[in-house]
Amino acid sequence: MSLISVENLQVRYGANTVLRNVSLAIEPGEIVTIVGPNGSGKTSLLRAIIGAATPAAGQIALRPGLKIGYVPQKLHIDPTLPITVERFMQLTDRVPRATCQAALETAGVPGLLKRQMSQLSGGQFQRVLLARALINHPDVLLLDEATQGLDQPGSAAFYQQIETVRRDTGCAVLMISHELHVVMSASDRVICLNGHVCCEGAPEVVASAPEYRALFGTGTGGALALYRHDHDHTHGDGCGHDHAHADAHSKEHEAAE
Ligand SMILES: Nc1ncnc2c1ncn2[C@@H]1O[C@H](COP(=O)(O)OP(=O)(O)OP(=O)(O)O)[C@@H](O)[C@H]1O
Repeated sequence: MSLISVENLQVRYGANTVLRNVSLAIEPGEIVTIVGPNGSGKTSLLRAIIGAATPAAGQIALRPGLKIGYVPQKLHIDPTLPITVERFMQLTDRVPRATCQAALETAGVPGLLKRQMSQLSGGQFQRVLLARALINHPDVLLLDEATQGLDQPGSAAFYQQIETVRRDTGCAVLMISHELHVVMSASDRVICLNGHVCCEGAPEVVASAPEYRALFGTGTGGALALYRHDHDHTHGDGCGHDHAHADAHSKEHEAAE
């Protein structure tokens, strides 16, 4: 059984339908990245999976007993509040120090236990959030733009750590990212969301296709092309979204003509 199975999900806020007919499954140990423009429903999808948003239609099935670790975009802590990393990690669950230390080691920041939260760099702070999510040995980690505010090397290092965590713990990862070119190599599969699933694919398979490389190069635009684009859907879907990958589509069409 899949860890997470989403079938024809629809999410609405009042009259505003932000997700429709979204189906996907997350299998044990895989890293899946969701990309999509602002307002395309990425966070709403994660919120529905953790039960914080109610589906208007469709189903979400979690494997019985599934443990989810959630890493938020950012978390504001009053800088005048004195709180150590250890204490912060124990706020919701009074876990032993050794457990905190082990989670920090898995997150790649073993030396931070006694540091003040207010003294951490952005990258260290996000690793602590990652460590906190790892405490209960989750089967799947959900990351909602966990590298927002980090520079590109910081983001790349964070995603490398995610791969290390997956290797060391075997957990699956479902993450949202805007930095397609940074996160691409750390992903087994990419899902492009824009109110619906526009396209999805394994980056390494598509990356080996010479026509894609010739068309899009290897920069951000190239990364955008590293999907299998399914053309069995129309974009006049009434969801009211702009389509960030329209450019890639149109270039693809030009080349085909
Ligand atoms: N609690 C809410 N109530 C009403 N509308 C909401 C709520 N949360 C999100 N929305 C709307 O739903 C749409 C999708 O938002 P969502 O945050 O899921 O998108 P996103 O792809 O994660 O965006 P971003 O990349 O900007 O974080 C947006 O138009 C947003 O304004």
